[in-house]
Amino acid sequence: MTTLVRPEQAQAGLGLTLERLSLGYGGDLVVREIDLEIVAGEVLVIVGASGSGKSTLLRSLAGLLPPAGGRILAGDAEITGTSAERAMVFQDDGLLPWRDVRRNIELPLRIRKVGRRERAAAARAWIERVGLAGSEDRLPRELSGGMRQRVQLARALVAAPRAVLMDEPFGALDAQTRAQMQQVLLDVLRDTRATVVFVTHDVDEALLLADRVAVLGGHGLRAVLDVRGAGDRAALRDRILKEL
Ligand SMILES: Nc1ncnc2c1ncn2[C@@H]1O[C@H](COP(=O)(O)OP(=O)(O)OP(=O)(O)O)[C@@H](O)[C@H]1O
Repeated sequence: MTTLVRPEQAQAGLGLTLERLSLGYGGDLVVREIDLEIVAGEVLVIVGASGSGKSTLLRSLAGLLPPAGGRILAGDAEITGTSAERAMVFQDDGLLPWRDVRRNIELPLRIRKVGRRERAAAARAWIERVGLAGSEDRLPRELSGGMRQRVQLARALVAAPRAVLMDEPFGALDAQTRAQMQQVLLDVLRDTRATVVFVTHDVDEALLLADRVAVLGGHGLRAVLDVRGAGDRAALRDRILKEL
């Protein structure tokens, strides 16, 4: 298997298909019979009130929560567990505290047994790409929240996943750092062809990042709205707020 690891060597995005998907915990359904086609290479942002099931849906896309009904396809294959093709980014960073920036970013490649030189070259490229040059030898506790999210982003993308699942990754950041990170993400996504599913509470963040916005609520999808094609952003924003 060839591992494509440089920022410019992105793999084609993964289409994700939700078919009559029901999700829940111990018999209580959070979402019921959702149908949704997430197009390869798009940025789909999921918004919804607290408790509407955004994280639950993302966990099922990651393969961490089996459906209570229906199924999810990744390409043509049903999702039955986690896969390196689908990388997850959380709000809490989950970095290994005893490993420096470079070694945290190299981790997915080490797991895949990519050779030392190739790992180092890929990590270097990503450290540069997310604006962490000069901080590669620092430990997570020596970084700001925004820097830790940069490390997470690089770590998620270094092994060229075909889908990236992001659960409120900037939710804990102050407004200025959050705006910076949104820009970093937009810049990085320009070079990748990965499909992105991004969960947020923030409608403005959704409108900035999304190709489409899916509004979750009432155990289902209230609306799926095209952002890129929409002429009137203010009207779209009002529509989303009304659906929430
Ligand atoms: N591990 C779990 N066990 C039982 N119930 C859970 C579990 N995780 C979530 N739930 C319940 O499922 C529902 C949806 O939770 P989920 O975290 O997916 O919502 P959310 O839209 O992501 O919320 P928030 O915006 O507050 O993060 C909630 O009622 C929650 O209490």
